[in-house]
Amino acid sequence: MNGTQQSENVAQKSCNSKQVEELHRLKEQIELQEALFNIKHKIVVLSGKGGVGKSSVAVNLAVALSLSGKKTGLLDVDLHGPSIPTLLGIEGRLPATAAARIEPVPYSDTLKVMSVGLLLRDRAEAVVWRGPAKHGVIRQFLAAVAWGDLDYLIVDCPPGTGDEPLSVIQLLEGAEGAVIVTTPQDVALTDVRKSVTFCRQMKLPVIGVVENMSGFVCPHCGEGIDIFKSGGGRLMADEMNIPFLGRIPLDPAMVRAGDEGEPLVEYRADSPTAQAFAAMVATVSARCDAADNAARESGQ
Ligand SMILES: Nc1ncnc2c1ncn2[C@@H]1O[C@H](COP(=O)(O)OP(=O)(O)OP(=O)(O)O)[C@@H](O)[C@H]1O
Repeated sequence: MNGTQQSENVAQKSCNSKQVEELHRLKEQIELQEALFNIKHKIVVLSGKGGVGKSSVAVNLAVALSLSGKKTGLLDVDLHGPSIPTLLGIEGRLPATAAARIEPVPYSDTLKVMSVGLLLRDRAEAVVWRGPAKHGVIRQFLAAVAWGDLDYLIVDCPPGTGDEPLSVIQLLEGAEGAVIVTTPQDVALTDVRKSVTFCRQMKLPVIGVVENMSGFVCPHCGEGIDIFKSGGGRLMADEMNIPFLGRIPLDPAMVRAGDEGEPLVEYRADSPTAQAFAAMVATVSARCDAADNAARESGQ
């Protein structure tokens, strides 16, 4: 074989491998689109800072929607610190697998859950993955989990604007938008501005911002105390021209509810904190209903 034939062969092989790669990419894209086709509204829950109560908001949002009869899925992509199984009291419930599909764990008839925490044998096990591996796992959580028909898929991301939220937003094409959770301190508000900018860069609409741990009512004297200040979330929302979804008070019952796996909106539905959640959920679902109506009117 002469030099020209050799280089033609090399070119042919690299062309074939590029085509194979492209076919593989297309196949993955089609699988993902098929898997997500029957999910009406996909909502991503984000926060700029850790520990602001993002997972608690995601859980109470998902449970409230499911209690209103909506078929709901809750996906925890906090791969390094999955807390959804604990907050729902479903730790140790292994997802079933059938025909290369993973069944999400049912919390109730209307709420299905998937989290890396449900796949770890030992709760103390550390997950050590870099960006590309995380992207692959999140893709599997969306494409290989048998979510079925859902009205809502709520996705709880780790704090910040790193690999996981980036992958989720890239993979969830056409998502309804993001609910951003903050607390009233200036440090949290500075970080939440970054989350809003991140959503704008990723062209993900912001459904609104929730100010969590906002004010505390003393159970003994009934006096309101703004431990972490309050009102900064609304000011920030106004300044950045995004909807404000409401204030959730700092409530010791939230900590107990989380530790005991008994979501407040279900187990203490009459409490002022659960009522504050209910108001937030009503605003989120009204927005999704409006999107449904608009789609119906435009014949989509
Ligand atoms: N409104 C509230 N009042 C009192 N405690 C709360 C409130 N919201 C959340 N918490 C508590 O704060 C702790 C952290 O909450 P959570 O895990 O939801 O935060 P997160 O922002 O998701 O954290 P991470 O950064 O680890 O993902 C939990 O113990 C939870 O019960």
